[in-house]
Amino acid sequence: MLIPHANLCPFFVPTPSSLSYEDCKATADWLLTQTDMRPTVGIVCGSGLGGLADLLKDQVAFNYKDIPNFPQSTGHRPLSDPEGKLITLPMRIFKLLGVQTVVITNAAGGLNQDFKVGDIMIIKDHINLPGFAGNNPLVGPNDERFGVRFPCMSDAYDRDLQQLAMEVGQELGYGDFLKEGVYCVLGGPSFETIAECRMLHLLGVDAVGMSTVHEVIVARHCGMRVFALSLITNLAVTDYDSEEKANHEEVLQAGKQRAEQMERLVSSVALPERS
Ligand SMILES: O=P(O)(O)O[C@H]1O[C@H](CO)[C@@H](O)[C@H]1O
Ligand code: HPA
Repeated sequence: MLIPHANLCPFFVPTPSSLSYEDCKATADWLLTQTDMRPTVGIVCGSGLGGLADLLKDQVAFNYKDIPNFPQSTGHRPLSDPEGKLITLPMRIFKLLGVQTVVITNAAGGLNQDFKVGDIMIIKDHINLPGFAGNNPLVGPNDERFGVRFPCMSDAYDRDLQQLAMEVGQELGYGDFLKEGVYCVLGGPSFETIAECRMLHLLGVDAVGMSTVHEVIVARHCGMRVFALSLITNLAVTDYDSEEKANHEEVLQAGKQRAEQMERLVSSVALPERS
């Protein structure tokens, strides 16, 4: 199953009713009545990377508005918007549909000085910076039917899939632009200041974005394997003499230029029978 992703909306407190097992089960059961397909891989498409959907044969598509309880994808929401609490709901629905592996792609700003625009970074770990201030999608009552109260995150990104992606990437001739690194999520929607970029660089962050991490936490909480890629769409500005200014058009443009290779890598790792 493949969906576009929503962005992180900080400072929400999930309530039992908004993310309840029963709500998720009702949605998953509804989807299962609409198709005979039984997905084992869930793919979340980042900004400018929706073309992944075209790779799928025998598609069955649903409008979000037709799926019971499903959050609408409207991009960034303001910090105070209570609807933001629903961004991770699709992970739990994936789980209840039988999905075992979640693949997440995103666009991100490069902080690693060796990165170039167009590099694809295999995410090996993340920093949930908003989490330091209590913004974690698992805040609130825990339903053990999804997972434990205190899930481990030291193995958040599946190492076998990372290794496979490196090998497949080499075979596909991606050696020059396939990297690995640490992704840091910020709340957005504003891009970072120069001082913030410098701080993130000092912290060992390789790429910065505004998504993915909450989905990863919820996916791992309920026991799915996670593989994630960042497309480096711009280089984060760390120099006060630089004239560069991050903007979303540039992000989408870079996405288009590398989308095909990104899609091929995802399909070779997650859907090998289709590539
Ligand atoms: O949506 P993803 O792919 O993460 O893309 C990134 O690009 C957008 C900013 O241009 C933000 O949404 C940021 O998170
Ligand atoms: N910062 C945050 N999010 C992003 C960036 C960035 O530079 N590029 C793409 N998404």
